[in-house]
Amino acid sequence: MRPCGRDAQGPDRRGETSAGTVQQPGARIHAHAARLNPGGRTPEAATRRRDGGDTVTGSTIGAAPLLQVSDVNVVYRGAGWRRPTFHALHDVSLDIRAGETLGLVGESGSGKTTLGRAVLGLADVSSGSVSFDGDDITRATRRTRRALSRDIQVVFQDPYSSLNPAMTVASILAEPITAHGATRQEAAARIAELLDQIGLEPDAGRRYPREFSGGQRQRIAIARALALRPRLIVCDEPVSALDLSTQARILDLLIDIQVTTGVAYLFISHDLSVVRYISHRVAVMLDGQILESGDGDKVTSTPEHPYTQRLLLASPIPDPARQAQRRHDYANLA
Ligand SMILES: Nc1ncnc2c1ncn2[C@@H]1O[C@H](COP(=O)(O)OP(=O)(O)OP(=O)(O)O)[C@@H](O)[C@H]1O
Repeated sequence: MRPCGRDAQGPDRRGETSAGTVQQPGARIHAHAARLNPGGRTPEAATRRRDGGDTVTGSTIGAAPLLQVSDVNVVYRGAGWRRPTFHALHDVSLDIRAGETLGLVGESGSGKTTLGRAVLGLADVSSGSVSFDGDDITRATRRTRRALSRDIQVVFQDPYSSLNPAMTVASILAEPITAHGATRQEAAARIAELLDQIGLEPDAGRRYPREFSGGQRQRIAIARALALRPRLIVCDEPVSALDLSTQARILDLLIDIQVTTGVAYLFISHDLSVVRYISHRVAVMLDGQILESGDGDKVTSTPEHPYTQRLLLASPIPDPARQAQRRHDYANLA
C-alpha cells in the first residue's frame, strides 16, 4: 500500500494534512477508524447511513432499478495464433437503485473490475445486457453513449496516477464540464461548488495534484467524477491505497455526497469491512460469478455461502472475544 501525502502542503478543511496525518485531534477520527472494523460500526453510523428500511437520511432509494445487469458474460480473447480465451464473467446479474450503494466484494482476480468496466461500457460484453435507466449500454448508439457518459462516472483506486500531474485542479475539474458545453463562467461556478462539496479551500483550484496528500487527491478525483452530476458512480477500490483514518473520511464523504445528491454507487472492494460500512446491499464474487447477494448487514454478518463465511472469518476484528466467537461459529466450515 502506498503511503499518502509525502509531498503535499497544508491541511484541508477536514483535517487531512499534507503529511497524511490528522490535524483535528482525535476522538471523531478514531471513532471513524473503529467503525471500519466489522462489528465495530456504531449505531450513529447506521442511523446516518440508513433511516430505517430503504430510506437514506435526506434522500430516498428508488423503487425501480437504475442499473440492471442481466446474465452478463465477458470473455477476453488473447492475441496471436492460438488466441487463448479467458472467461472473466459468467452469467452475472445484479441491479442498483437510485441513491443506493451496492458493494461488490471478492478476492483479486474474481472479476470485479471487469464488471465495473462492463457497467462503464468499456468491456466487450459477449452476451447479456447492461441497462441504465432503460438504455442498454452494450448496444448504445454514440448519442446515447454520450448521454450515459454524463450519468455514469468512475473513481479509480490510485489517486496518484488518475489525475494529470501537469494540470491544475481547476483545469482537471473544468475538463468534463466544458466538454459538455458549459461556458467558462458556468464551469468556474461549478468548480467552486465541487471544491466546497469535497472540503477543499477555494484556492485549491490553482494548485497541482502533487501538492496534495493521497486523501486530498482522492477527494479531487471524486469531485471530477461529480462534475457532471452523475446518477451512478463506479468506485473501483477507491480507498485501498489510503491509510485507515483517511479511508474512513473518504467513505464518510461518499456517504454525505450520496445523502445530498442521491447518487448511486457500485462500490468495488476486496475488503469486507469497508464494503460493510458503506453498502446498503452486498454482492460477493468469485471466479467471475456472484455467489450471494442481499442486505449488506445480513450478507456481511451471517453469510450463507461458505466462501463469504471464510471471507468474514479472515477479516480483522479488534476484539479477541468476538474473534474467538466467530471462529467458533465457523469452526465446521469446509
Ligand atoms: N484484458 C484482459 N485480457 C485477459 N484477461 C484479463 C484481462 N483483464 C482481466 N483479465 C483477467 O480476468 C480476471 C478478472 O480480472 P479483474 O481485474 O476483473 O479482477 P478483479 O477482481 O478486479 O481483481 P483485482 O482486484 O486484482 O483488480 C483475472 O483473472 C484477470 O487476469
